Amino acid sequence: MSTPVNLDTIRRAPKVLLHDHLDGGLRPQTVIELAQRIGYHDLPYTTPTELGKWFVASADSGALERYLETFVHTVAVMQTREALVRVAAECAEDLADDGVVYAEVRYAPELFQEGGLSLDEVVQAVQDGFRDGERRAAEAGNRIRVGTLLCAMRQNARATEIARLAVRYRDTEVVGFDIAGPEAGYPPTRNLDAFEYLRQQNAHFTIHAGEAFGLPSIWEAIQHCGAERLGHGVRIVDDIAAPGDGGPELGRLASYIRDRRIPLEMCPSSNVQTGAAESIAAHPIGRLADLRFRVTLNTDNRLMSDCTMSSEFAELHEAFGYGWADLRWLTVNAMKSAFIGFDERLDVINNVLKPGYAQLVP
Ligand SMILES: O=c1[nH]cnc2c1ncn2[C@@H]1O[C@H](CO)[C@@H](O)[C@H]1O
Ligand SMILES: [Zn+2]
Repeated sequence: MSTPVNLDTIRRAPKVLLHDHLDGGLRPQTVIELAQRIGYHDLPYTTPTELGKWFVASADSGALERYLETFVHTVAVMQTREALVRVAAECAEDLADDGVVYAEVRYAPELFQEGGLSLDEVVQAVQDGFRDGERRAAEAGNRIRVGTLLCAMRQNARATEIARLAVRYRDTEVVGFDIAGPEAGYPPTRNLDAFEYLRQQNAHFTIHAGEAFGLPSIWEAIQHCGAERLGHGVRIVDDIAAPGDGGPELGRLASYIRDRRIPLEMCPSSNVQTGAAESIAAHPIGRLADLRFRVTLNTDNRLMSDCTMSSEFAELHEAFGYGWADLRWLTVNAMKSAFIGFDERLDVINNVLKPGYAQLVP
């Protein structure tokens, strides 16, 4: 008898998460407590339930720019070492509690300097917090490893500085780099120096591309910048013909991405909120998975989407009838695409994922 697929059983399956924003995943209660501590009075609500609902409703805006406005409040309460340590520790605990065994969590250090912290102090605080959270999760019986990606914000001009920061901390679980923020008007090629530097350093990076903007952004990210993975990348469907259209199914860019096994960090709930997809059922993840792109499933912002890795998969189960073999495929895809070493990835696949799914997949 195979195990039924529901939120409870999905939570117990080992999962891997590659695209999750630290400042998009705070517990509502923590936002409130941190705001009280520093005398921040601009929160729209001060009870966790109402505040949580406010984040989701406001992020549900149909446009990336408006969605990003909700980060003003989370960023405002994360300006001290104490706050950063706490938020990172709770992030690791929450992910582990949801059955995530390996995660890459990202944030932009340049946003947390309003209280006078240096970039180095920001990174050290977050790394300390993740180590605390991993320890506390282990004590609760949940094993997790958290790697960090440092983001540069597309609208600022600090990408090379942040890339250097990422390389400086590469031996302390900072495993890569990303650019985030508004996509339209800020093509990834604005930051070519940073990507050139990272390639020279044999360092890893992904780029948010093809979320709010189309194919040119994806093409630049891959062919000019050299991104190893794509954050979202949903618009790659614009280079794929509808079934029955005649002609080649995949255009040259879509073929390249599939042939090279370039991982797509897909975040269905977030995309529905920003208008990048109409609904989960209409989300390109279904088509891209059928075509065997290297699809991975992610949360993006757990606070703004009121989601978890498990709830995201439950949505796919509802919309596409996905079962354990599909969850295993998405999970192994993600682990293959992680920015840690090959032997470490293999170790998780062979010793954590395979035994975990052996019990679930009939
Ligand atoms: O889906 C997204 N697309 C682009 N940028 C994003 C998305 N979600 C969050 N951020 C941005 O990334 C920063 C660092 O974590 C956040 O502060 C937010 O501005
Ligand atoms: Zn994102």
